[in-house]
Amino acid sequence: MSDGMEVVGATRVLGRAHLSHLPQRPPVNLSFQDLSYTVTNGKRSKIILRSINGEFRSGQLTAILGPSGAGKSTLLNILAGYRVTGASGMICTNGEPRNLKQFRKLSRYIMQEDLLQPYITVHEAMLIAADLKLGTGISRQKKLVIVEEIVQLLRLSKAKNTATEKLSGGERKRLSIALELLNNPPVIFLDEPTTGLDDVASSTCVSLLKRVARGGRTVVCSLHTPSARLFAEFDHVYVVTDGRCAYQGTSGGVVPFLNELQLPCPTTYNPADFIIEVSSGEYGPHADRMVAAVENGRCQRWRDYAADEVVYEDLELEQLNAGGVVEKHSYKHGSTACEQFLVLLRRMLLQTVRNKGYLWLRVGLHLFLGFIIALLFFKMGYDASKTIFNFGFCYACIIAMLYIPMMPVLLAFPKEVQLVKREYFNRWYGLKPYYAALVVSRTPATIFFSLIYLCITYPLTSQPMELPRVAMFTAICIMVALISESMGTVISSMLSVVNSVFLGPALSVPLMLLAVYGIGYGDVPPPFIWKLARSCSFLRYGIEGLVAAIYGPPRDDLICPDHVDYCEYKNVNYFVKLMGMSGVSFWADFGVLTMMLLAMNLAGYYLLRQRLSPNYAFRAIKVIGNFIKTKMSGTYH
Ligand SMILES: Nc1ncnc2c1ncn2[C@@H]1O[C@H](COP(=O)(O)OP(=O)(O)OP(=O)(O)O)[C@@H](O)[C@H]1O
Repeated sequence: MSDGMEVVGATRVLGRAHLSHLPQRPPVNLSFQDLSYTVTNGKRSKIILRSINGEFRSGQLTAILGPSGAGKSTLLNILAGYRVTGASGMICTNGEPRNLKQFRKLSRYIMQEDLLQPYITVHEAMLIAADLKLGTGISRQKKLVIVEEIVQLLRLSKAKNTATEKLSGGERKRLSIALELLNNPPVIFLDEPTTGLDDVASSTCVSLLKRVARGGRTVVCSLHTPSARLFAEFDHVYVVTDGRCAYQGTSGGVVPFLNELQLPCPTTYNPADFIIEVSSGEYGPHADRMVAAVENGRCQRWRDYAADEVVYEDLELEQLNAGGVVEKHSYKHGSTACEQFLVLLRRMLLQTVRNKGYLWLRVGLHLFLGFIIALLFFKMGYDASKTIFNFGFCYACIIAMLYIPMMPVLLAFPKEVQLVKREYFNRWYGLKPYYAALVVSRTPATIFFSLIYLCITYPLTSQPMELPRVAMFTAICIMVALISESMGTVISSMLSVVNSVFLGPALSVPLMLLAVYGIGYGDVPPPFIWKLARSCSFLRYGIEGLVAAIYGPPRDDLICPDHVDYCEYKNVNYFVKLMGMSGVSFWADFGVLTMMLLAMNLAGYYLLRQRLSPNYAFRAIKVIGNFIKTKMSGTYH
């Protein structure tokens, strides 16, 4: 069938839960037996889940309920594969032991915080996600139809052209769900999707989730205290108390279940509130009886009590269980690494250009700093009585190129990491294309802003106006700026904003000191250890490169003003020798800076990868870090 015909066909089914143009996925039933989870902090360990059992079926909307701290989010995290260490027991998909790697490809996890890419509209966000998830194998026209289907299903049509940061809480939540629906995942986990929404928005959200589930998906969400109306919408309710299952069955089965335990729910009371209150011990120690009555989740007696009839639109479950359809189904990334790189680059550049306030701020900052530095070192470039001050100008340029590009990264990247975490976990793209796009997208802006600064300072401080020298000076400044930006990424890829903003400037101080260590002692080399330490500072190569650019041979003597009797540093070779830089070569410094830029980017990529999926060494470091933190704070977290 041609795309055009499919478009016409699709418009007829708009609004139905069945998303006609999406890749069809076989349904997946999820069950777990004797699931336990223990966290260890130092010598102490805490059991959070205690041998619980349960089954969440395809086509049904499941709610995990329970008092605060009961273990709902933990259960969701483990089932989604977001948390693995410390969990034991059996998790099965369609009756077979779960293959976590495979399961991650077919499930999506919508976390409590609605982290959305800023500066793009709902429609753009959907199209970008479609390009990433569906690839170029599907035509643009068909992607537009798919996006339209989902936008209508989640009632986002009115907000289609609204920027994501201006959406209401409910719209943000619905957009988070819409983005994950794009490649039709068979299993969807949602952590408290109604938190922060009013009654009407919560009810809309839950009925939409029910429609999504009816399309043959397994939808599981954790909830706090749903209203009675909301509670009745759920096909399946799973109550957790103190890490155990206190009820598993339909929402309609809650009252009869409690009646059987001689715990009648008052007629005016919301059954959801009542079962949570009873299980949390507000009416006496009944939790153990409830857990025993449902055999900690093994009992299926209440499963179909007054249940809605669920119609599966896709494959029959018997077919799935018999044929291993789920395993054979292809869940690869929809797009190639190159396509992902291009889409992500487009998204990042769009966001950079749209963030006008920040762009103007950066322009203003570079202009301000440029003029301040230009005034401080005004016309000192050829003045033989001010050669030392001109060296100070080179140092000021290096410091400006260190701090200005690094600080915004330290502030913004930790938040970006949270966003990447969600998108990466939900398999939107690979980390290599992401990181490559990040580096490439940032480079033009960094070069542009460095040029603004240099266009002001270089001529006003009367540096030599010879093209090769101008090019060399500019190249070194840009290299230092790019390395500083990458250093910001390295630091903030593993840390929170507060820690990044502390560590970045703190680490810069030794780098700045090492850059000028030994200067003034002529060609006498510093002790080996200091020479080695100095060679670790990219600022050292930066300053050497700038000196080589403006004072490198052949350069005539500087001009000694008439009112000055004697200019010691009139001869630049003598000055360069005194600075201990007589042997420096621009190309050697530029080469080292290039290597350092590469190394810094590789380090940033490696650390980000470890942040998103840590290897054993990094997990061990995290455990040790937590242990030290616990010991230092003297409390148990
Ligand atoms: N890494 C951890 N270290 C120590 N305790 C933890 C850790 N993770 C979870 N817990 C504890 O496990 C219990 C269950 O946490 P969880 O977040 O699953 O509860 P919840 O039912 O989702 O609660 P809420 O409804 O308040 O979000 C809580 O008491 C929490 O303090």
